[in-house]
Amino acid sequence: MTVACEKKDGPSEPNKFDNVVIESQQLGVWRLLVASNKRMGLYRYYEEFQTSIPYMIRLFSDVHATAPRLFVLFVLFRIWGGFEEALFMHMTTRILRTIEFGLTRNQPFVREVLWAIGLRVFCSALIAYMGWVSDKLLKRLRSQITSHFDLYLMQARLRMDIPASLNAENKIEMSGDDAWSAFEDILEYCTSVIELLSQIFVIYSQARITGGLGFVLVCLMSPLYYELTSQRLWRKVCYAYVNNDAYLRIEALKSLASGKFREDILSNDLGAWVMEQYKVAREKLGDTSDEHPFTQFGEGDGFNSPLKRIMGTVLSDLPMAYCGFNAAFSPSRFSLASIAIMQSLSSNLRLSLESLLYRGERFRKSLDSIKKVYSVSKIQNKVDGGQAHYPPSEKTASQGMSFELRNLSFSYPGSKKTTNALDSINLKIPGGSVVVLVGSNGSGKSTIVRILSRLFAPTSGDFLIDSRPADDYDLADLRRASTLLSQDNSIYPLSFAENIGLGCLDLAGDMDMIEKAAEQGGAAGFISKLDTAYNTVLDPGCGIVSMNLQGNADHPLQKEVDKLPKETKISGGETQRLVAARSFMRLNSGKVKFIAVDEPSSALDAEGELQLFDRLLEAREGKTMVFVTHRFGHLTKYADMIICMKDGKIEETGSHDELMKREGEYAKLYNIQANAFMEVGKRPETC
Ligand SMILES: Nc1ncnc2c1ncn2[C@@H]1O[C@H](COP(=O)(O)OP(=O)(O)OP(=O)(O)O)[C@@H](O)[C@H]1O
Repeated sequence: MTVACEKKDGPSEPNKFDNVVIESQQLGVWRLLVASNKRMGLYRYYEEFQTSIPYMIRLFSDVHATAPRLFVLFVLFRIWGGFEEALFMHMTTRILRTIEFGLTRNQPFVREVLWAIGLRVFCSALIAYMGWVSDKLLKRLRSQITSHFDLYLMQARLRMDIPASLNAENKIEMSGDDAWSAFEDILEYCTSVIELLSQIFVIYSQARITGGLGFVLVCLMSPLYYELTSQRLWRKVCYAYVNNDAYLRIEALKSLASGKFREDILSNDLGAWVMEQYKVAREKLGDTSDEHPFTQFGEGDGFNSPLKRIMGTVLSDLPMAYCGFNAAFSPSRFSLASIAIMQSLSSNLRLSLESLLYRGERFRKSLDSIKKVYSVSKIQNKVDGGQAHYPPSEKTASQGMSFELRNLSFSYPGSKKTTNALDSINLKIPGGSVVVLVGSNGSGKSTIVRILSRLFAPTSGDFLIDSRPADDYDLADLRRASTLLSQDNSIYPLSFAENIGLGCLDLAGDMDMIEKAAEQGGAAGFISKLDTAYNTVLDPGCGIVSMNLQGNADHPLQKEVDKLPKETKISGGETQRLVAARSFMRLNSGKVKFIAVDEPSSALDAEGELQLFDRLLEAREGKTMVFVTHRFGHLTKYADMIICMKDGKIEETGSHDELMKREGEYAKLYNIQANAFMEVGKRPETC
């Protein structure tokens, strides 16, 4: 069955999948779906190639700029590689002809044969040596090129802001290896072209008197026929799934007899029932094959008919038949050696053509991956930064960052919700104030914090920092002047010392500052109990790979493996303490003017949470603080302003007393928490 690929509505932009058709077939218990490209006209190939030329030039000049000498040598070796097969063919032919010459004259010809064999052996040795050098060059060039492109892609990832990264189209899935593979595939394709042309030249020169161009064409027919008619699964995008109910039931019943279900089945005495059901399902399945679908499809088989196979095999005998006919009609032009030579040349040529066609496919894919690699530099960020420095020179050390949100709305890029995450927010946060954001789940608290931290830009409305549009400020300056401590912060795969030190790059190596920050974050206690203390890396990621070691627990090599650094486990609360220590490191730098604290204490014990908030509040001098929390009882005492959110809007603002008097949303949330600690029966009624 064949179905055309779905097309989107709207103006038809050229889409690389326009050309795709999906074919499906049943293979035993499997349903296999294969996507194939409709055969493209030569002009489409040419067009595709033409649009890729600038990218290829860029790739080659980048590789050249990264390692100029290695690049030139590597390219020269690849060009040489293209002639190797033709050279071999020539040498082999020479030996056969020399032997034939001697045999027909019936004279000793040791010298000539030795000379021909010597030349051939020398060529083999030379080619082997060149191959060895080429492999060495390849390893060195590969490591330089992959690291160059890994760095390039890493820069692109780090440059991308959060909203841009939410766009699925901006997902960077490539690595430096892809760029290297593209470069290698292009070169290999060129090598294959040289290889084929040089072999055609050798065949043509050998076959001038015994068939010439006709023989070359006959040699090419079989591989061309295979290429045009066969379906090779490994080149295609495909997937298969089991759609046979009997087989699915058999698998389910088999799983009941093992693993996690066994205990249940035994205790409920269901063994006999499982066996009986299994037999029924097995009978239903009959002899339907459950072999792997890709094996069933088979190389060059699948959608093809047996006739095509027979044709392909017969065509591969054509060169032999061609020689035979020619010899029959004009025996003087042929000899046994010529026929043997032609047969061997034809199979070599066939292999080369097959390799060219295979590499052609990879060549096309590599053009696509180069385009992808280079297009990452075109990804547009959504949060713009300006030129103005922050903090402005007139701002004193004791002034925190102030904010103003005017009729500000925001919805997340790609969000399926019909309502905004923030809707028409009007809010002024004076510099140096302590603000507590409360509200039910999904009311928009974290989103406000993300806007204030410039992780996202508003969809509409105005956002001012220190009375100036936020876009005016240099983004790096704003990031240095603010810190966000949230439950989403994670521990980097680095040492604990670095994890804390990176809160302030300028002081990252200062152990006294790191220990102080660990103390403030409440992490010093558990770090000191680890034998590697601040040098601990949670997961050293040794990436152990082994062979035949599994299940050999007493093997001496296993003992060596046991000596390697192991993963350290810490609790959720300890993770939050470490992350908090990083924020204190940042606060201690003296440059921070705004702290956003978004539920960083969900896993902390009550004492740990109290300590964290107290220490943060101790550092409030010269900073604006915005806390998002569901457990706000302790914080509201210190809050200059409490903002209560509901459904993306500000429901009410004020001090604790004001809001309690209003008996609105805030009072309701507060009373729910307060009541939890009162004896049943003494609880006041909540609104
Ligand atoms: N990355 C995102 N992409 C799309 N929608 C999001 C994203 N993050 C949050 N939202 C949606 O935006 C709205 C506000 O979410 P936000 O995280 O700001 O709420 P919150 O008040 O902090 O909630 P909670 O108390 O559960 O942390 C919610 O409806 C949420 O589903």
